[in-house]
Amino acid sequence: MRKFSIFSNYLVLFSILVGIILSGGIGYSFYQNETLAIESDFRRDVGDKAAALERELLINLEVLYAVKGLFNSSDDVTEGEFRRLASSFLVRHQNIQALEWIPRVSLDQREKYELQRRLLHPDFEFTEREFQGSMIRATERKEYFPVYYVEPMEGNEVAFGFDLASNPKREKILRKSRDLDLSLATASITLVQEISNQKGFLMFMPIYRGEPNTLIKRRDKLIGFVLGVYRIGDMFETAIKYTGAQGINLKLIDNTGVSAEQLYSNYSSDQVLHTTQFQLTYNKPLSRFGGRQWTLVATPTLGYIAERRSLLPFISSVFGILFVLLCGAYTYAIIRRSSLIKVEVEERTQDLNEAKLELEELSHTDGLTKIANRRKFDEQFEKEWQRAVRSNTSLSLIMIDIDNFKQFNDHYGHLAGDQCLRDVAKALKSNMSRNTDLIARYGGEEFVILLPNTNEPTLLADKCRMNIEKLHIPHEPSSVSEYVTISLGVISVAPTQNCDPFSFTAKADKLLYLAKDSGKNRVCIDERLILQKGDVIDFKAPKK
Ligand SMILES: Nc1nc2c(ncn2[C@@H]2O[C@H](COP(=O)(O)OP(=O)(O)OP(=O)(O)O)[C@@H](O)[C@H]2O)c(=O)[nH]1
Repeated sequence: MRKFSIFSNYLVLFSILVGIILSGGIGYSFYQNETLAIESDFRRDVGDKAAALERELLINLEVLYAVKGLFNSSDDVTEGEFRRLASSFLVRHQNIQALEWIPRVSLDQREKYELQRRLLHPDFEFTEREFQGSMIRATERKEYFPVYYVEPMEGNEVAFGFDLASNPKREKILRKSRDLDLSLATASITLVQEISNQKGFLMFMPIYRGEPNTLIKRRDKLIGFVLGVYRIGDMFETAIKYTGAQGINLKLIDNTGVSAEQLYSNYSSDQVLHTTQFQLTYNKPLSRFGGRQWTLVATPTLGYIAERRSLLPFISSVFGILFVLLCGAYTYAIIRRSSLIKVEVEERTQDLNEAKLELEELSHTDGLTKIANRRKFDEQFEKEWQRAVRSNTSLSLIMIDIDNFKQFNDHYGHLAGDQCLRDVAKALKSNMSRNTDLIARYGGEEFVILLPNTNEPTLLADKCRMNIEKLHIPHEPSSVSEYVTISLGVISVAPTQNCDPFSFTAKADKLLYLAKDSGKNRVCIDERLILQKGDVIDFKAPKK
């Protein structure tokens, strides 16, 4: 029972543990699914921002095409025409810092070009940067690519007249643009004239006479380049300003060269450590632009993640665990209650058994003398009879009756009679030494002693008789003795199947009455005791 209860408790505990682990697992799985959904949302948001940036780049590139159109439509575009067109675009495209016209000028044409610009700008000349960094008059070379028109002039005075062919990097990109008939962008440059010191890039668009379709023709027909100076930061901010998702840290990286270069970032590096989720960092390459490969590196902030997290994983785990605990507690209560009921039932069954035994004992006990009663004797006699038959052993019976008991009652009263019966019963019982022997009150003032497998029942009978007399219970009216005496009939048998137990007790009774008739205070026996098995011998002569 106790073992079962411990096993049940462990089973409940185990089930609770499994339930808690499962609830945690369900919560974790919700969390994982949510993370995947957030990741997918995040990539889509970054994709939107990348598309917006690509769109912004293309819109700004269109400006160069418009300026190119001007030079294609006329062989002699004046500074005024250029400035009018350029300034109208610059008003609408704030991300363009400057628009420039870079003509191709041979050494022979240099003077003519310089003179022409000096009409309006007296100090104009083709310049280049010397080693120390200061601007000097451009040295002689076969071909010049000077900044000839620039809009706005304000802030770009240093660039005005600067020969791009004097800078090897610029010259290289110019030649490549010319040869491929491609708009090409430079690597990032620092726009020193900008307050924010933001980075920018130059975009060159080649302009030819006619429509040359071979490399040689392109080299021959090149007139010059339209140049745009773009502010990367402004362009970036304009592009992503109207995209929905907030809370994403973005970096624009130029991966064109061997080493990556950061062009722009919308956050400072010291704020990133505690606020971002690095494991979700996503690199989104943009379409190639001006021969350059830019990549948008995006990392979500904690705020971005928190906005998209729900309480579902937490709630499902907590409710799951609470549910499991409640079920466990309920099951434990039921098991405990049932075990308590079982204990109670067992206790009550034990009490009932004890009460039953007590009742049985009572139903087999004589109320007055507290020795076995007639019912007990009848049951015991039947059992011992059967046993004697089976084991082929003897069974003896002593029938006892108090002499002249009516007179005792009449003389001393019924209460004294009762006490006499108790004393006699006690004295008779004291003669019994074996557990298998039984003394019972047979009825009224009659007693019976059942002796299984006893050799000398007569000796015991006579001992009983003497012991009662020795009690010296006064019996004045008795005609036999001055004390209470008893008469006894003794009979023995080794019963067989054919023997009749009722005739056996009847004969014992008969022997008792023969003892009475012979003068009382004596034992009557059958002198031929147990001569033959299965034979009950009739009384022949009383004996004192
Ligand atoms: N006090 C008392 N008397 C009882 C009880 N049972 C039977 N008796 C009395 O025992 C007496 C038996 O009387 P009888 O059957 O005439 O026998 P007797 O007087 O003993 O005469 P003999 O048997 O010939 O010696 C009756 O008076 C019963 O009332 C009992 O429980 N208590």
